[in-house]
Amino acid sequence: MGDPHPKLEAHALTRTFGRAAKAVHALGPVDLKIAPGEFTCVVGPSGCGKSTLLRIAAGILRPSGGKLTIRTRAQRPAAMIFQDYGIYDWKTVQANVRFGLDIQRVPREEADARATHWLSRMGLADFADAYPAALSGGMRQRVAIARALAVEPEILLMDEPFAALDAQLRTILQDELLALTQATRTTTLFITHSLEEAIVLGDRVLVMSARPGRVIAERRPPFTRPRTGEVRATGEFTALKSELWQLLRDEVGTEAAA
Ligand SMILES: Nc1ncnc2c1ncn2[C@@H]1O[C@H](COP(=O)(O)OP(=O)(O)OP(=O)(O)O)[C@@H](O)[C@H]1O
Repeated sequence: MGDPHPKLEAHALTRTFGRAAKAVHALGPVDLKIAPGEFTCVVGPSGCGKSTLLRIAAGILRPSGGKLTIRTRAQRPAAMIFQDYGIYDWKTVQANVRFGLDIQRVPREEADARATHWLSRMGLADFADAYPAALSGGMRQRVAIARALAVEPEILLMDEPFAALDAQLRTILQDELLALTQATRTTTLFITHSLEEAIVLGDRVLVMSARPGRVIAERRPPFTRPRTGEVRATGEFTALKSELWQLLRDEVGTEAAA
């Protein structure tokens, strides 16, 4: 039997920035449970608190109220991937991928072996000694993904990881991430502006309201796993996309009117 406990659980989570008259109520209250191995996508209007939620999950930001708990078994932390890749320009590709393992004090030889494994899995074996400046945007994002997965995180937190990429590359990386996460069954919280991305990748798509962001709807894309990017061509995909867009459009409208 699988682990019955949620991997990530948020209860009455809120976050406010600033004080008194200038306070911005950015998030919540949010209640959320993510099961082990589940891929959860979050969509919502701009500024509704999606990144705030992720930063709280990553432990970078404290909540103002409520609680967010991540249940991890070992010293395997949550790994985070950002839109701007978050890789270091002064380290080689290999050293970037090894970075999280170095922090965990994984012995050098093992760390190098794991970095090499993930680089080759992401099609970057030939670029191990290169510096990020020599790479395209898509390759830099692959480095960030390799670095995150090399630590074998129990939870993967992704904040619009493909937003800076062109449409074709974005589709390719979506399909790669889909195959990878289906193979590893890593519990993932994934934030995106793209409904397509959310439907292709997610076991669940959560729709957030305009700020302060709350979860106002939840849909489960009706595709069995393992699935491939071919689901994009189905009628169910199109129907769910327009349903989600309808929900989101109402919220974007609320925001614009406010
Ligand atoms: N450090 C901060 N100080 C003050 N306000 C902040 C801070 N971080 C976020 N905010 C505000 O909180 C709200 C939510 O921001 P957040 O970045 O979480 O939204 P988002 O949904 O991720 O936005 P987007 O989709 O545009 O990336 C916004 O109004 C933002 O201006």
